[in-house]
Amino acid sequence: MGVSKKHAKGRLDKFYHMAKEQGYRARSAFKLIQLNKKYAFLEKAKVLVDLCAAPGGWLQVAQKYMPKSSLIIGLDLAPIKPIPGVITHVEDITTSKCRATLKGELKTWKADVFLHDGAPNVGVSWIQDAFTQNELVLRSLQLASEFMVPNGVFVTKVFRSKDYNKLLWVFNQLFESVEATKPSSSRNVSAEIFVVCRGYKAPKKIDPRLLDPKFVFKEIDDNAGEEEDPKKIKERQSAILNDLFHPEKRKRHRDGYADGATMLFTSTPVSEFIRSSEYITILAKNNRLEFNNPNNDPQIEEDHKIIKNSVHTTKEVIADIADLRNLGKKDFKDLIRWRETIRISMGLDRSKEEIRKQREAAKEEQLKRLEEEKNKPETEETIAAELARQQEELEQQKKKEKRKSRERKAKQLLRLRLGMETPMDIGMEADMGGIDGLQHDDGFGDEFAESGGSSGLFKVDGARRARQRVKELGDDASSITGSMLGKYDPAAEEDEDEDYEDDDSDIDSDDEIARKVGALEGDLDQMYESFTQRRLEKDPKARVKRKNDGKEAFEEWYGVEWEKKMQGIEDGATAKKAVDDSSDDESLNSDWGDDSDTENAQSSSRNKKRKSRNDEVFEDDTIDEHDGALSSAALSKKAKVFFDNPLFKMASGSSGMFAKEMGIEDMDDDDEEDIKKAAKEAKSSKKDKKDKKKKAKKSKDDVDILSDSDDDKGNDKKGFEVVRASKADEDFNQTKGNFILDTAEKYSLAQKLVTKSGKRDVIDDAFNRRPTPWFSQDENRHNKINLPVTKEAMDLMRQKLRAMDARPIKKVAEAKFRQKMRAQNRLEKAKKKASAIADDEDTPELSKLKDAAKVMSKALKKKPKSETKLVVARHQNKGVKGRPKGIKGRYKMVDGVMKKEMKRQKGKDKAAKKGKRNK
Ligand SMILES: C[S@@+](CC[C@H](N)C(=O)[O-])C[C@H]1O[C@@H](n2cnc3c(N)ncnc32)[C@H](O)[C@@H]1O
Repeated sequence: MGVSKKHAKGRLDKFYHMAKEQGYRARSAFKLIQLNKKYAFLEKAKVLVDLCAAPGGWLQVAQKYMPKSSLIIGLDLAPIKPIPGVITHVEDITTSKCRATLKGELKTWKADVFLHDGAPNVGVSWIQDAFTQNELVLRSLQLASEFMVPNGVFVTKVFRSKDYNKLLWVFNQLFESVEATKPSSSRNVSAEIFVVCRGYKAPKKIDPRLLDPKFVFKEIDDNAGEEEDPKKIKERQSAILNDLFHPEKRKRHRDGYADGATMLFTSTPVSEFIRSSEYITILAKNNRLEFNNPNNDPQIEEDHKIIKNSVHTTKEVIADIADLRNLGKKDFKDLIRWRETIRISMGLDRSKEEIRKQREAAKEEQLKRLEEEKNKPETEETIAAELARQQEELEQQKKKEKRKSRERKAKQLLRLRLGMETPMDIGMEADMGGIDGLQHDDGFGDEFAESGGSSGLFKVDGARRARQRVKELGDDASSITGSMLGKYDPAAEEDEDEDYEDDDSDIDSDDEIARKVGALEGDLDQMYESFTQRRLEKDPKARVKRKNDGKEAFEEWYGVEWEKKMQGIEDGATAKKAVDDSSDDESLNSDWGDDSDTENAQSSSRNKKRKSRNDEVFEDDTIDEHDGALSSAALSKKAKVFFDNPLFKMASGSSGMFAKEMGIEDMDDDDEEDIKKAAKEAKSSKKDKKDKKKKAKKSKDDVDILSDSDDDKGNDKKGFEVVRASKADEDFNQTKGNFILDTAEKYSLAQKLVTKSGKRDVIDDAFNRRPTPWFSQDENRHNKINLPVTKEAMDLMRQKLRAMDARPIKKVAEAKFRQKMRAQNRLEKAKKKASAIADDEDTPELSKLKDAAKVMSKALKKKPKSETKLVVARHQNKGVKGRPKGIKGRYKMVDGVMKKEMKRQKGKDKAAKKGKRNK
């Protein structure tokens, strides 16, 4: 089957060794042995046909267990090495040529047993891939039904999938008894199962539809027009996508393959891809799109003409649709764009120009109407109509906003779930300033958040809004769960369609089209990212590399010493933080790292957990108020470590204070007084929350948390409402005593923080500005330095390698040396003997010479190799490991067949030699 040893997982198992020991060509031989043990069909059979028989394991078993002089025929696409007493042919079992060959071999006979262990040769050739496993089963059944005796036995391998039951149904029509079984030699991870059909009914006429894959798999599939359960469709579609984006998981479908999702060749007409709203699924599910028209549908014919003749259908597009499995993300995007353009040219969608014209016409009409209405005398009716119209407009506006916010939420939730974003990141992104969001959880409190500084280091508005948003998302989670996968969820899609219908005008706008394409691209990005993330998580090398990268990056920033200190700080963090952290990590890992079969079942419970976790994280405002530390749940780990730095606690109090500590006064005493005053005011204001909130709202636009900008001075001091500033003061006072600029890092960081631009740089550097993961991956893969290599250097290296190749390997050299030594020893001994003969005075000279020459020639002669004894693995030698009893010298374990073959070969060699001599 062309599977390399290196990649054949678990190939070297018990059955592999047993097969080797017993001289079977494939471990699969034991599957037939075990099946035969259970059903005993081989001993009684006289004629057997094995379809898809290469390399011949089953044929060997059949030859061994069937009575002598039985007729055994093996057919396969691949040639089968000869087996005594077995006829083999290279044939494709799906062709009529194969049928003719079989007929020619059987003549008037019919087979007692038909075996089929076929599996499509994945990736060998498209034509071979074209027949799915279950189609192969039907083809073999077709041959069996023609060439099998009544009451015959048909044994076949089947992959459990949705077609499995349909196949069983067909078997039951033709056989008395149908039993499915999985021999222990069949790996558990494999979805294969063996069906033993006994008692062939041999009907006089078989309805051809019963053996027609198109009919069997389609007709029953459609359940006579009954609609399939949408849940099932959804499951199947997610399985397909899963398979597309998780090739590493494909082998784990223990309960059977999702149909069409595995290894087999599938194609769809291009027209369907263009017209269908499930075009993403089509891209995911198929190996290629074709300009074929299996049912000669005139509509498809017409579509294909238009598509082929379109200028947009470039060579690249043709190449892309011919091999979808090899496309990258960009190619998929290009295909989606191509689809959009083709749809417009086919009049299925409207072009931008058309939409613009239509909108302009509508506007003009509206203006006209307004003009007319203006000129009309105002009556009560006209006023009422105008009011109604305005009301309607308002409602439409609301709907539009609602829909947009829903989409935004869904996108964010999706990003959250993919682990691409921590809840904090939403705040960061939403409000540009990443740190803006952090301070809210850093003990500055709600009041301050309410006041919402417009700019500066510790703007809190982002965090508040982010939290609010995620809270909303959490509330809506249940409704969004489905819509997140809406593209693959027909039910959800319907809902969405309804929404779109509501506000037709919006959909038709340019923005809407851009939004649709953008959303698709976004989804593709996300799918790709989650795919690469999972692949990285699976790849142990990448994991180690990532770990090291992370560490390196950290050390680059803070130095190793700093890391140790941070570790200490982290260790001392509150238990609550630890719990939050671990739960966050867990969510990331478990969400995307778990590839168990129960994944689907677990995912829903995980979603629930996640939702409740999100709620917990963002509803509990008070979590970190006590210790003033950043909320670990809300921060990414890196950011957490960064902001846990005591320097930042200082800075969060006031950069001015920090400067003071450094001896660089940047804030005058009055300012400090003002802050204290404001802090007192804020404390007292805590008593009356309502009042305070009102104040906060009033000063919302004026407040800047730190007086680090010149604008602050001119601002209304009330605008500070700096309740948390006083808390920051306290924090500062608490940390002040402990704070020493004792490392170069702290010192340089402190220096940076006293200038505006330096501070901005620190903040900027805290963001993760890495390009997208796929970009860096591509960079790493392709951006390699090309060192100059001269031709001379290459030639030199080649020569060196050749010289090295020419040298004998160590073992051979050693063996040769040993041989030489032995020959030398023999010669020495012979010389001694010869000299002893020469010294003998009693012997005449001539005999002495003769004897000495004899001794010398004997020494120079090569010793004949001791012959290898062949030991047949039979009787007491069966299954023996190591040297069998009573065997000395060189030996080789063989089975009876091999021994006979070798003897025959020897005979042939001898005869050939003789023939040569006689000539
Ligand atoms: C699992 S192997 C069979 C192993 C065999 N039973 C043995 O014990 O050695 C599956 C075989 O199916 C063959 N095959 C796949 N499609 C075929 C086709 N259309 N016609 C003939 N053989 C096919 C492959 O060439 C492959 O050798």
